[in-house]
Amino acid sequence: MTAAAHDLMTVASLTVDYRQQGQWHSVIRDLSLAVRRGEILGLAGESGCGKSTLASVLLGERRGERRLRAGSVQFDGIDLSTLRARELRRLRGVRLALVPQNGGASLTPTLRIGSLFAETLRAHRPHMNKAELAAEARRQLSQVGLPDPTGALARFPHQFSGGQQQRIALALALCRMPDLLILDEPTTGQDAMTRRGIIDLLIRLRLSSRMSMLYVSHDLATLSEICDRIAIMHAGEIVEIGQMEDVLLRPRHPYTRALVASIPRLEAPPDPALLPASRRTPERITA
Ligand SMILES: Nc1ncnc2c1ncn2[C@@H]1O[C@H](COP(=O)(O)OP(=O)(O)OP(=O)(O)O)[C@@H](O)[C@H]1O
Ligand code: NI
Repeated sequence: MTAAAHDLMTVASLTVDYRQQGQWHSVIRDLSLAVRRGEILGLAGESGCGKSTLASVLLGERRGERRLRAGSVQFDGIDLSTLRARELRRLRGVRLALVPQNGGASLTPTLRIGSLFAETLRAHRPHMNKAELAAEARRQLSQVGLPDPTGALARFPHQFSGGQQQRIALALALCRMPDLLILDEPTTGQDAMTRRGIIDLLIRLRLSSRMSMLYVSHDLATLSEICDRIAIMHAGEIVEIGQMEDVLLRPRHPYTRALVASIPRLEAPPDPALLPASRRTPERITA
């Protein structure tokens, strides 16, 4: 297969600047990357290295304070910069979806959850009547572990916690069944059991639908559970990319080595000298 047949999204030599106080600063520099069809690609890197900026640019979002200084972003052979706003909206509504880092903020505050789903689902399941739309919305909400999905449909976004809003945003993105789903820190702020549920759901979806995903996180432990390949980003550049196991076992770049070394190893017993006195095993006193 040619590269184009393998790759759903291709980023070539991308440089992105933000304007601050009248000056342009590059936050992404000469970055190249491809998301292959059917894979989950992880994107890891420290806070501020440019992950969310890249996610937003991949979605074709245009902002006044930002410019693409060089390079290109292609989705399935289409250069996003050549699309009109309406064509981009259509692509985003159907084939390309993002669950933003602050997912709650992406939910229209004046619409009840039921209306948000009806609006999204109507474009994809035009034959569904009202009752069927509500049933599908409930199914999607329970998939992401939201309690009381029926009651949830009548509520507004602000009546949910941040973590719940994030899961509603995820459910809305999933019901479109996009070809490429970009997830920006989808499990940050979720408790351990909910996090597990979301990861299992994404793994199942990938197996059943061949949906491609770009999973952005600074948590290497989570990425190692779900990703086929991983890209390590540092100061606006990709410093390493490869199969998950290869990068974890044989990190080549010094930054990747430091990142891998920082994964907590639960199986290793903690050094007793480092534990607070209350958790140290008391010395056995023999009479
Ligand atoms: N609207 C903006 N205007 C100016 N600079 C910005 C803007 N948005 C982001 N930046 C800068 O761009 C850089 C990358 O930010 P970005 O949000 O992409 O990082 P990130 O890797 O997603 O971080 P985190 O892990 O904390 O979410 C940061 O230095 C940030 O200060
Ligand atoms: Ni971010």
